Amino acid sequence: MATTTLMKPKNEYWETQAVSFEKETKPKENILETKDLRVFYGEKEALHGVSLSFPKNHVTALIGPSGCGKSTFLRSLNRMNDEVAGCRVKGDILYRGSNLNTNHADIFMIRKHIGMVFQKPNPFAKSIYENIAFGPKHHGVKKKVVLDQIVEESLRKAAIWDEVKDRLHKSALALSGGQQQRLCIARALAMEPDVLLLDEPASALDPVSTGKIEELIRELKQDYTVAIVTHNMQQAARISDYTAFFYMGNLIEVDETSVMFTNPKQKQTENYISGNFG
Ligand SMILES: Nc1ncnc2c1ncn2[C@@H]1O[C@H](COP(=O)(O)OP(=O)(O)OP(=O)(O)O)[C@@H](O)[C@H]1O
Repeated sequence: MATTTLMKPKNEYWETQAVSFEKETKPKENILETKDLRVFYGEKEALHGVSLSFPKNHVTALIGPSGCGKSTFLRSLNRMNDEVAGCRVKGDILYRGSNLNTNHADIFMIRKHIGMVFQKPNPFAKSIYENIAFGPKHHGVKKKVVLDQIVEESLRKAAIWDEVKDRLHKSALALSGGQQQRLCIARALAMEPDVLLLDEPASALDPVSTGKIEELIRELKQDYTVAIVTHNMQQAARISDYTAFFYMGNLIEVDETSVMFTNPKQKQTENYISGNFG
């Protein structure tokens, strides 16, 4: 069977990490794509066959009412649902043309390429430095000079370097909630992902911290492809290029964000975005 190299090393940090995945198809511009994705919790089908593409270097927002399946869908994209007892995922998850939803896919590498940040900031009870260096160390990066570089670059990209550069060896738990969340984004960036999955990353934060996260997301898309779950439609409108509306486990509509919020095609979408839902 034809295979393709999942990961093209971007620099010397990862030169030993290339792995092969079964080749299914070769999307031209969509770095990540699902086809007929179905997710079950026990016997209950929570997602009913979702096909959605994530264009490279764009932000795609996933919106919809509580319980519609946004987080379930997002967690499927880097196989995080494997950690949920009783959860099964059917269908294809194509990352750079390779199907991740197979028994032989390397979960460790998937999560390196497709990083995730959760709603509640969850730094490790370690120093700021160790939070960032932890992942690269586990992937075999040993030299201190290289780890120092990764730590600085990641914190700079996450727009928190200036705030923490003088206390890198102090506990991450002493940071504010907004700083902790940017630290968690830096921790994901330290793995040099292609894709960032953000599950309501600002919902636990104050407006100033939320503004910083939104600004950061707009900058990150220059280098990464971003999928973000948000309850906040203004936020989706501010930061995303595409918006996908979910309802009761179905993807109802996806379009450019400017179109979705001004001229949605489906009545359900219109009702949701105009607040006349239920
Ligand atoms: N671990 C689980 N076990 C069983 N059912 C679950 C589990 N997680 C989610 N579900 C169910 O799957 C459906 C989709 O839930 P999900 O959390 O993905 O929705 P959501 O759109 O992200 O909701 P919210 O916006 O409230 O976070 C819901 O009916 C939910 O009850």
